[in-house]
Amino acid sequence: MSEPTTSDSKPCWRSFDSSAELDAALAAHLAGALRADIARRGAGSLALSGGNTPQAMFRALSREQLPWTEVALTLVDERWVDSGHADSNERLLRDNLLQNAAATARLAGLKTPHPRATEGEGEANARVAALPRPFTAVVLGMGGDGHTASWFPQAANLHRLLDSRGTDLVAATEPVTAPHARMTLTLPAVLASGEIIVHITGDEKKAVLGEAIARGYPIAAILQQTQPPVSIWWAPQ
Ligand SMILES: O=C(O)[C@H](O)[C@@H](O)[C@H](O)[C@H](O)COP(=O)(O)O
Repeated sequence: MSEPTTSDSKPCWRSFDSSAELDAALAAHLAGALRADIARRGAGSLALSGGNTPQAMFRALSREQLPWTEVALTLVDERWVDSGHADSNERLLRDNLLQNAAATARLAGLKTPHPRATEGEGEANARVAALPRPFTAVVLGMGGDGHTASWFPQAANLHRLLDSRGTDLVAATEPVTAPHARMTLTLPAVLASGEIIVHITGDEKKAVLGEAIARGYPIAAILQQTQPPVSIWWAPQ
């Protein structure tokens, strides 16, 4: 594993030889951060992304021994589908993380019973507002188009999602280039965290990340931050 490089203005890179090594290290890192937060303030919280990349890491994290009853989990974003749907990020979290030692953690999902995501904004905001915050950590994924969370380049309300002075913790959005309306944390909600971790694999995503700031991809909103600390955890596919 190469050593991370850091500077005041650039995120720290953590590069691993394999996804298995990355998953084990990230699970251990998050468990350590949760233990420290629980010792400090009696509670820990994580906002986690869906997608394919984090699933094995979730399974590793589920086996970490810590006071999971003091841990609250939520999602960085959710697709507007029922919680049993194959595309549900809540289902993904329940199947992979809320297992083993982590079965007693509390999950505050972003999907409400409302037919439209826009109608669920109030309830989803209230759920996130009730969590122990700042989050212990936020773990972001990234798509090949440079979207992170559900901040899609073509979304009509992208400016609202990325408004650093906005007061909403979550907002509904139509991704345009991907299925399902979404509920997503906003930029200020993601930034209210002890740290932000970008978890990606493969050379293609590494290249996208390299272009992100120059091309104005939504993930640039994270890469340009210095507070909280941002780290990029990467391994080849
Ligand atoms: O769509 C979601 O639910 C996500 O939260 C999204 O932002 C995801 O992290 C990326 O699309 C990467 O997805 P993959 O890991 O499947 O490439």
